[in-house]
Amino acid sequence: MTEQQLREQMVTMARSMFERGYATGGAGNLSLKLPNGHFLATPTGSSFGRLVAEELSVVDIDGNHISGKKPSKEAAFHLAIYRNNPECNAIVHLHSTYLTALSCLDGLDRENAIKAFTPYFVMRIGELPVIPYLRPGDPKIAEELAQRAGDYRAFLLANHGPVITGIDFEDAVDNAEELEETAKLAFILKDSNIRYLTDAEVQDLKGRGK
Ligand SMILES: O=C(O)[C@@H](O)C(=O)COP(=O)(O)O
Ligand SMILES: [Zn+2]
Repeated sequence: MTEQQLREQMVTMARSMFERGYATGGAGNLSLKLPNGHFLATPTGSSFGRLVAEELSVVDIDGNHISGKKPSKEAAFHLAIYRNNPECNAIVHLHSTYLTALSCLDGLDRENAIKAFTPYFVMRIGELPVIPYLRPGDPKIAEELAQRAGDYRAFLLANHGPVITGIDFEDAVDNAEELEETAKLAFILKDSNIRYLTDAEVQDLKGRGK
């Protein structure tokens, strides 16, 4: 895809996420890798419902602002993931309702906040490690994510929300939607006797891809 097509894809899919309630107000941020090696990111403070293709921010891998509006205050953590995971070409950060609710629970398993109970969660995400609470924009979020970026497709920032990666922007958005729905199911099922997938069932799924 050309840079212009990628800009339009980000605007269109962000608006769709906004209209379906995955993002509200100015919360969340998005990025993707451009063909020239720079990164397209949402401007700080922008609403997913009102992005403008020409105004999107462009940064280089070192975080230098190349063009467009001032980039997201989380651009550094997006770049830390790209630096440490060559398969990642797009990132979605949301404050979506169920994942953010999950991120506020005490006593989460730091290695994996959602124990698998459906195949598609395993196929698209696998595990969801928890990053200890840091204030939004804290450069230490980038350090924490850099250490785990090569091993996981998504992360849960404690008391904040999810960070989801993809091989392209569509993939990252699909992964984000799947993860949010899985968190919703986890809350719906919280008082039920869940049959979790066995370790053997999880391993079998991991070998098969999406
Ligand atoms: O939670 C925050 O403040 C940020 O992580 C966020 O979601 C929005 O920040 P900007 O991307 O700078 O608008
Ligand atoms: Zn945030």
